[in-house]
Amino acid sequence: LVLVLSSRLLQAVCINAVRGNPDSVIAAIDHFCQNQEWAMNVGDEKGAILDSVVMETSPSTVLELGTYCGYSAVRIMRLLPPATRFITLEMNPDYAAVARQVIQHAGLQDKVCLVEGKSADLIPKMADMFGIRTFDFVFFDHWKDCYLPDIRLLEDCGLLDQGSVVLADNVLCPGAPEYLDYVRSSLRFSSRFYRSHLEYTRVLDGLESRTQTGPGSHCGR
Ligand SMILES: O=C(NC/C=C/[C@H]1OC[C@H](O)[C@@H]1O)c1cc([N+](=O)[O-])cc(O)c1O
Ligand SMILES: [Mg+2]
Repeated sequence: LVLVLSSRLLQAVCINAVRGNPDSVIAAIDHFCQNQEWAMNVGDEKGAILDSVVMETSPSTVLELGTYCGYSAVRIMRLLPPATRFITLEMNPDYAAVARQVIQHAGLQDKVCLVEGKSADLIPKMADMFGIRTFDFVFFDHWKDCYLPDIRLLEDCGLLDQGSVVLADNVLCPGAPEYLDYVRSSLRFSSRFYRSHLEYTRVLDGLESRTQTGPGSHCGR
């Protein structure tokens, strides 16, 4: 049976991870990507930074753009209480199908709402579909040229408010230069760069967090 990479990653989780144990799912994926085949999960090094920002923010509402195989969804939701609202968007149905099984293997299926579709289409529907007014924490890990339009869309929809944290993966590699310029340019936000490496490699990469200091854009006009 010829398997695509995401299916081989899922197979490694089913074989090596303990059902209901999120840490073993994370370890199984990292081991697979370090020793068998590279895949674009945020990985263990940047994952530890993601963990620290999530714990520091202790968000009640979380949005993730770019589920891929569910690795960061498992990382984020293993740290947060069941009452947390977590929504993750994935436009590729094959990745979404793998992610659902990875998240289920971790025992987190009741805490994760995975929605298939394009972020540009779904972000304006967040309030209506989920009754969510603002997101306390947003993780960007989808198409890099969508980072800038999508953070603008989140602001225009009033989904970010004072204290909201937006954390973006891959700001150096593959890179999101226009996004970096934007988040580092405005006085209404404080931004911070976390130097790291591209997952499972020694290539330089990093995460950029942006915290809204002033009131939400919809009422700060
Ligand atoms: O494109 C990347 N991620 C975006 C994934 C994009 C989309 O591919 C199809 C699916 O809809 C998924 O959401 C990426 C690429 C590399 N890379 O080294 O090429 C490393 C990373 O951490 C990445 O997140
Ligand atoms: Mg990434």
